[in-house]
Amino acid sequence: MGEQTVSRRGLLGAAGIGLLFGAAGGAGAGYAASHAATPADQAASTAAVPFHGEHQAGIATPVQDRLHFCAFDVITDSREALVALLRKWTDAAARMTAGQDAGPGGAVGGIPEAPPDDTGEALGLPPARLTITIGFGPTLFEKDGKDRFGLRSRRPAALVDLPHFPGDKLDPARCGGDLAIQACSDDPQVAVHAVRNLARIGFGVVAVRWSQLGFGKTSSTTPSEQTPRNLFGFKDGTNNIPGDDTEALRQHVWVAPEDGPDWMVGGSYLVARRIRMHIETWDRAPLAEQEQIVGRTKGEGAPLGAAREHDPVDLAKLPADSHVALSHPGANGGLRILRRGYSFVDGSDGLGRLDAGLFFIAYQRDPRKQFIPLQAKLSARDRMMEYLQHTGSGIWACPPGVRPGEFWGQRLFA
Ligand SMILES: C=CC1=C(C)c2cc3[nH]c(cc4nc(cc5[nH]c(cc1n2)c(C)c5CCC(=O)O)C(CCC(=O)O)=C4C)c(C)c3C=C
Ligand SMILES: [Fe+2]
Repeated sequence: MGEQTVSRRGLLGAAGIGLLFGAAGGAGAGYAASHAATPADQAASTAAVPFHGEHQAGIATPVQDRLHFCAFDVITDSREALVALLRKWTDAAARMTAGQDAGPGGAVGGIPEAPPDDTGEALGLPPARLTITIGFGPTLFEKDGKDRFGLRSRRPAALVDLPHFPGDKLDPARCGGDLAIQACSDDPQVAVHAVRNLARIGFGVVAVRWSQLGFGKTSSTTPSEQTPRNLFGFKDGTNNIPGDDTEALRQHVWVAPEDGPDWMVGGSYLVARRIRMHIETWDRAPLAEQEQIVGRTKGEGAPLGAAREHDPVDLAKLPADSHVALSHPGANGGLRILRRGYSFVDGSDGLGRLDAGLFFIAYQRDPRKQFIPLQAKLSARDRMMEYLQHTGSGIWACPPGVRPGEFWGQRLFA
């Protein structure tokens, strides 16, 4: 029955394309007209991204449209139970990213007396480029001075606790987590289904600590595509690390053998920051001032003093306190990070303001040399900070990719 369910999702993939894009006939027609996707685009956005490989998918993978990010606490003291869960999660993730149900019994094919092996809301939906990426937080290695799972000595030196940055207004309920799951897909329902099923499988071993939905990717790792815009209305991701630039990825994103520890080689460090953007205040700032704050033009996304988006940045032509002047590699000894953030709007705050912003995600080889010094500089000097408030935060070590038969983080537990 599992196989039948698999083929049902596979067969419905083609129909799913019609469903996804056919919906444009209603309220979305204006969108469809202005963003007319080619048949190749449509096929690409329903396709499966390989789960197995040297690196975890979801880092250098071209950024999908939607995010469901979830931080978990491990609620057992048993190392065996944790390892058993990682095995189950790896199997389920491999299945779901291929467009299959989370478990072999399927959503409707199992015995009627037992809860189904899948929650069912992705039945009929294609894989939609789902990627599921896992990270291990500092508290998995040691919490309150306790070596909970015999992992203390295996904690990477680079997995530091993030320091306090000026202007941080972090909500503890949106910070940290022993484990993080980043699910990205071109279909929000597919991303939510993935996290929901991992949480269901983890019942009794993990509990959801906090989660974040994201839309409208705010960073592109595919320079050939149109650069997306953030909620300030500016192109975001122009000068990001392209997902196919293997040399830049090697230099700035993947942990190298000389970095160690062994179990992290080929992995990367994930820093997430929930950054509230005071968009109502921003919307009252004059266009010229907005451009001075960012350091790029709003329409074209060109560096100030240049004409086209991808023209080189001339730091001398940018205000010294602009975001780009402060974050450009040329002003930071060549420092680069891979940005993979999403916009969010989590309702309103009761004061007539939207609780909106950027769920900033960055991958890097060593946060001590990349995110931390950069954010220390931005939080102290970036004029954009006047419009921002960091409300959530976390850091996780994302192990390398898995080979068939292995489980996520297997080398950590070896
Ligand atoms: C610590 C790192 C960064 C944080 C936090 C951050 C927040 C943040 N950024 C924008 C909007 C833009 N950022 C842009 C470029 C850019 N940002 C960072 C780093 C952080 N941003 C870097 C390294 C860069 C690249 C700079 C360069 O090489 O020129 C841009 C310009 C377009 C682009 O290149 O992507 C925008 C716009 C917001 C709104 C924000 C917090 C909410
Ligand atoms: Fe930025």
